[in-house]
Amino acid sequence: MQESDTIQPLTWHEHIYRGENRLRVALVGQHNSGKSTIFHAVASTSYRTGKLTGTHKPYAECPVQIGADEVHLVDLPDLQSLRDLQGDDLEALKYLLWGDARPLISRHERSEPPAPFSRPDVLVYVIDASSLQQSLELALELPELGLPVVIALNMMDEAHRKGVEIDKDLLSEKLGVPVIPTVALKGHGLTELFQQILKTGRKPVCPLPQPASPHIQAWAKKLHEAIDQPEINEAFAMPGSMLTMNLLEKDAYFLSEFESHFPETLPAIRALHSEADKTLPRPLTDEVHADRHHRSVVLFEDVARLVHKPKISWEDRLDMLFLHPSWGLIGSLSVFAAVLFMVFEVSTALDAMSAARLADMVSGWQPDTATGVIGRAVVDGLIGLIGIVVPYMLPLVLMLVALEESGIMHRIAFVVDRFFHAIGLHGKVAVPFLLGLGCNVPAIAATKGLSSGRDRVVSSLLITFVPCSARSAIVLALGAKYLGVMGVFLLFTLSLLVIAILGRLLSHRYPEISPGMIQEIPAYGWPKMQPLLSSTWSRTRDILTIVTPLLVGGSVILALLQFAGADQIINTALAPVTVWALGLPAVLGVPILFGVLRKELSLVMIYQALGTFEVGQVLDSIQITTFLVFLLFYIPCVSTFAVMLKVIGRKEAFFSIALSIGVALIVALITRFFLTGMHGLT
Ligand SMILES: Nc1nc2c(ncn2[C@@H]2O[C@H](COP(=O)(O)OP(=O)(O)OP(=O)(O)O)[C@@H](O)[C@H]2O)c(=O)[nH]1
Ligand SMILES: [Mg+2]
Repeated sequence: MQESDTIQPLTWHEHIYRGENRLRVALVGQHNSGKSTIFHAVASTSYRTGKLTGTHKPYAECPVQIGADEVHLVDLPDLQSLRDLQGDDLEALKYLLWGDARPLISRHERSEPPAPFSRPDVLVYVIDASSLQQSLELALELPELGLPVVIALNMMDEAHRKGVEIDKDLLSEKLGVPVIPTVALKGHGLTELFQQILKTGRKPVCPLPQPASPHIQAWAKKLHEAIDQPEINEAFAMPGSMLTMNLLEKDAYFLSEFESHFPETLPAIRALHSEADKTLPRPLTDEVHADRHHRSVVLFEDVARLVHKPKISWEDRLDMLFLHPSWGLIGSLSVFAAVLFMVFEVSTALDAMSAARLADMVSGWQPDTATGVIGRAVVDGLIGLIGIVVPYMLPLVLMLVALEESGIMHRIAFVVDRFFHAIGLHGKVAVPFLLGLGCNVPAIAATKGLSSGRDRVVSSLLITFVPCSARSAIVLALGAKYLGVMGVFLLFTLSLLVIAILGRLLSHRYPEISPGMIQEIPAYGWPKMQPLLSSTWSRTRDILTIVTPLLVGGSVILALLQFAGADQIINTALAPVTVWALGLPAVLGVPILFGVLRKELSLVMIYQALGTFEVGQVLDSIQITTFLVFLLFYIPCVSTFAVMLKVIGRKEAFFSIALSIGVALIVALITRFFLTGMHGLT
């Protein structure tokens, strides 16, 4: 995600909703209209659930960040109507009316208020656009609650498929509320929806209740006059027009409360009911129902029309691939395959043409003076740099930027969001994780685009466990030869497992839950050359300045150590790890240490240290597995460390080193003892 996408222009004279000041927004609507889908599309990784007092159906609640503002979003159980409700539905209505307070008429019911939080500031009425007609009756009723309403005209894709065309502007004008079309399942329209919610919250205007037909209005007016008394208004603490309509429709709950609290007024109401029943062509309740139904049908006919053969655009077709709840995974997997192809075909070829060729050219230079050794080490460091930048960083960052510019990346992030939620992260980290398969350096750099500091740290820490192409190369070279396809597969599965477990553990270390976010789904577009190149350059430029000195410096130090004959010392110093813990020959100490420069160096050095290309003659399969497991997880290379210093700071970068060494040791030890145990059994 580009920074420009997350930063909203701020106007400071406007009220900012944050912390305790958050706007409370409730999602209401009929069963299966998409309330929970909207909620989960923007929810944070962890949200609160509970039950409204005396109900069985759960609500969910969490803060959501919208630019500089935050709202408290509440996903409520379904609500079919405001009239004649019973059981859970009635309790939901009580929450909408009274929030965390009990008015006089409801004090006797239970000690706890309807909900532990206040009544909403803004109502979002989620409508299934593909069956608009059924939703319009409630749309006519909702304004009676006296709350600002925004309509989310959801399932527009379904409506389109069924050939239902809706004039949303006319609908908005007729109902007096803003109407935003959405496809919650694909994240379309959610940004606009939440911007509108904020706008409505800032200038709250409650829509006027839709007037009933004149013959009903006349009775409503009479009834209103009978009950319009200050003590009644105070006791019910609800808009007078709603109480009037509820009593007119003989709503059981409100009538019974009226009976127990204002028995002296009840006879007047009853008299009015029977008079109306006699005068009107049908009983009053039926007449009011029929009138509302009629008005909703007229409204539907005004705003909607059926078209035959709806046109499906190529964007819709692409969205089926990228945003469909199950097909969408195929789209993401194909991008995953493209990244792998990039790494194993393009990057390897580029590497062979650039860094590998340069390394070949200098391989004959074997200096025997300290200055020569330093010179050679500097050259090695620079070649290492070219080996990271040319084959991996530039193509991968270029690909990342192209994915962002085309709008594909936002879709992948949207689809895989719920998987990442399981390890406490947001879907936006998906693409950095993918890039990590090529090289951890651009992957960690890409986490800079995440707006939450906590997510940046946690995903950077986890990305170091994604096997980059250098590590995969060693696993493939040694594993495929000595452990077989199954062995290699298990090693990669182990990486996935370690990342998942660590993700959960790290959630405890960084318990702060970042608020939910709206994932913007921009329109598709061809990436343009100029922004593509400049964006790629601006992302690689500052990494270069920080990676270069560390890579060259590290290379010089290690070369000097080797020149001074410190190999022996290094091997002895590392013996507790190599020999005691991992059960490997001491000579593997140097390759392990040098691996921090660039992991593929390890492979060459393993051959040198063991004195043979036939590793299987020196190490048994348990040793090879243990060694590979250790190599997979231990310290990220020095370039990764450098980029971490820049992205997550020194403290976390050092923590990452400690974490990777710790994890590598623990997992390698477990592997070793597990395999030895298995071996003993057979
Ligand atoms: N095609 C399509 N399906 C959607 C859309 N939004 C939600 N759905 C699907 O509609 C179904 C119901 O969605 P939910 O979000 O569970 O509906 P709800 O309003 O929370 O339902 P209740 O909690 O039972 O009231 C799910 O299968 C969603 O995947 C949409 O925009 N388009
Ligand atoms: Mg739901």
